[in-house]
Amino acid sequence: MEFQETDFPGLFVIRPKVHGDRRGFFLESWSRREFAAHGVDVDFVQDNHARSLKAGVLRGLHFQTPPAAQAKLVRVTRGAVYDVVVDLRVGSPTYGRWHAETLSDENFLQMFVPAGFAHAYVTLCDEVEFQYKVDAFYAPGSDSGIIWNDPDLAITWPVENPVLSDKDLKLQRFRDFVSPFSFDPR
Ligand SMILES: Cc1cn([C@H]2C[C@H](O)[C@@H](COP(=O)(O)OP(=O)(O)O[C@H]3O[C@@H](C)C(=O)[C@@H](O)[C@H]3O)O2)c(=O)[nH]c1=O
Repeated sequence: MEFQETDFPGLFVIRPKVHGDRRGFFLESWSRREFAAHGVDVDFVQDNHARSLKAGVLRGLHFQTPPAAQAKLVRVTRGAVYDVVVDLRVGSPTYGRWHAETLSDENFLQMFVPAGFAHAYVTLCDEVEFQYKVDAFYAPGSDSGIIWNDPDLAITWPVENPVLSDKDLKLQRFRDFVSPFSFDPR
C-alpha cells in the first residue's frame, strides 16, 4: 500500500499493492496496521456499496454533521468515477478548497477522506460500483450537503448535466452553510 498525503491535511490517496497472476489479482483494500503506520487511526463501523447505472450520475456533495461526522475510505470496484472532496474544517489551511481524483477499477486508487469534508462523485461510464468504509453509523438526522455546482466552490466537473437525486437537487449553497467542523492540527 502506498500512501500519498495531498496538500489537504489528513487527506490521503492510497494505491494498494496489486498481486496479479494468471488467475486475476489479489489486493488488500484496507489494513488497520498500514493505516496506523501512516498516522491514520480509524475505527470503521459500516461498509457501503452503491451502484450507478449510467455515466453522469452525480452523488453529493454529502457529509454527516457532528457527532455523526464520518471519515471515509472510498474506492471503485467497477468502472470509473471523478471523486471530489471539499474541506469544511474551519481553520484548515485548505478550508473551502476542493480536491479531485479519478478512481477506477483499472487504477485501483482509493481516497481516505477525514471527517470534516464534503464528498461527491460523478460516474464516468455506465454500471459503476462504488464501495466505501465509514467510521460512524448512518444518521439520517445528521445528513447534510452542499449543492454540486456551487458557484463559490467552483468545482470543475467532467459533465454538464448530471443525473441527481431529488434530495441533491435541493442542497444548500456553500455561502449559506455554517460549518460545525473545526481543524485539528495534530
Ligand atoms: C448513506 C446511507 C443511505 N442509506 C439509505 C437512505 C436512502 O434511502 C438510500 C440512498 O441514500 P442517498 O441518496 O443518501 O445515497 P447516496 O447519494 O449514494 O449517498 C452517499 O453519497 C456519497 C457521495 C457519500 O459520500 C456517502 O456518504 C453518502 O452520502 O439509502 C442508508 O440506509 N444508509 C446509509 O449509510
